[in-house]
Amino acid sequence: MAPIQYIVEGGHRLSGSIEPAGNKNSALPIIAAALLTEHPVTLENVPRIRDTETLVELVRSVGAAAEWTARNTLHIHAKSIRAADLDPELCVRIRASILLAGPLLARCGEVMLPPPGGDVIGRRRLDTHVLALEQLGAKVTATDRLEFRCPKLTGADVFLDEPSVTATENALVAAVAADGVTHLRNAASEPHVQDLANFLVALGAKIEGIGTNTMIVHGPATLGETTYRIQPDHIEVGSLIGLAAVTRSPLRIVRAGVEHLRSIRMGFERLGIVCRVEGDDLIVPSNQTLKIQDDFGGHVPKLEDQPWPAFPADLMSIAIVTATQCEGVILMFEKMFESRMFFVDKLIGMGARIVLCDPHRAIIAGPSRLHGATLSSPDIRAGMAMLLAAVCAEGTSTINNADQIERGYERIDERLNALGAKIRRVPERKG
Ligand SMILES: CC(=O)N[C@H]1[C@@H](OP(=O)(O)OP(=O)(O)OC[C@H]2O[C@@H](n3ccc(=O)[nH]c3=O)[C@H](O)[C@@H]2O)O[C@H](CO)[C@@H](O)[C@@H]1O
Ligand SMILES: C=C(OP(=O)(O)O)C(=O)O
Repeated sequence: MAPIQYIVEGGHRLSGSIEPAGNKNSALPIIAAALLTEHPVTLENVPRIRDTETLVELVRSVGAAAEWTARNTLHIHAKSIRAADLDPELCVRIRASILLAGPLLARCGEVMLPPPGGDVIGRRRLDTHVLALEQLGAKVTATDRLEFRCPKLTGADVFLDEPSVTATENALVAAVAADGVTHLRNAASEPHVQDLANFLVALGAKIEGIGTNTMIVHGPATLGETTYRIQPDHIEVGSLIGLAAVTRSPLRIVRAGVEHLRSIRMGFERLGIVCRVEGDDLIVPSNQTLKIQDDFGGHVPKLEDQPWPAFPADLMSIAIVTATQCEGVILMFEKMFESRMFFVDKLIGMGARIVLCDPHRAIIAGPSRLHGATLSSPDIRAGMAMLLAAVCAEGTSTINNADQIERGYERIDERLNALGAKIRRVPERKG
């Protein structure tokens, strides 16, 4: 498939309503967890993006039937599955291939996983996955692939060495099938972890403490069939708040899932962007002060990411671009990934005033007028951040490697064009 390029004419005001897609990082573990039951599962509001399409191919490769019955509705029936050798080429395309470990181990007693892929945003350890599944009884061998074997998973008191999102998800799925009670401590509690837990409950699992850092799972569950709707993507909502702010546009984000937006709204408020809630819609008015809020005493403020419920790592790139359009100085501290901030050199090339202090910290002084440039998307979120920069810049920008953006955002060109953006999606031209 030819790589995709976006040609963006900047400087247009946007307006209107937009609905966020279903949460990519919910859909992925839920599609994988559908392998846990031999009964049919229907998933609604599944984002139709490259990552979900790839995982669907992997799910089919182990013998499950998986069919899109509408654009965003996926029917999966894992009546009988086999722990096939998974295709390394498919596994390396997505981080989420690691999410097959829990369900396949539970259903087949073994799984051989080639290395997962995903965004190249720093070192991405798998140690927490191994630690958790070992405590539930698995024997793990690591060669050029990870091999998990366990004829019978057994409940345990598991303390994760860090609240890893996907490791919590693997452990949760395995615990549902395990014999006895599992305590999952220092667990991640992101909205997508909650979504997975609620899906498992809909299947028949018994899980206490959903949304907290200790979940108690009473296994083994007798699982049935279910129809489940994936929750809205809070990271996409945050990206849209940034988009509205940098283009000074009024946007209504409908069915935004407002109960999960508290820390995100607080982060944007630090940049002088205040949103309003109406029912489950989030309104971003156009008359924002865009004035960075100093700490008490006039000290330079800081926006940092942390595990949920704090400001999410996946919104740091968006927040950085947004801050370039705000008045004042702020320190952005990306604690989790050490390569996520390197894209700021492209923003500097567009006219932004940013000092990259080290791989984790950048100081942004705004506002600055951005001008169009040729860019290349290194990962989903930096790519989306570049799209925001291009939409608010003077002149035309070209974003190469836009496939990366499309790993996470469904039909983003069409959906932003419907609001008044001018994005042309074309096959990438070399040179
Ligand atoms: C498919 C999927 O769901 N991907 C998400 C998932 O990836 P993933 O599950 O791979 O990310 P993890 O939660 O395991 O950890 C992310 C990174 O943060 C570090 N870390 C983690 C916890 C902590 O308290 N301190 C710390 O420094 C880890 O060492 C790792 O380098 O969660 C990440 C963190 O929200 C998101 O960026 C990814 O979009
Ligand atoms: C880092 C991300 O995804 P993945 O973990 O799938 O690479 C992301 O969604 O920003």
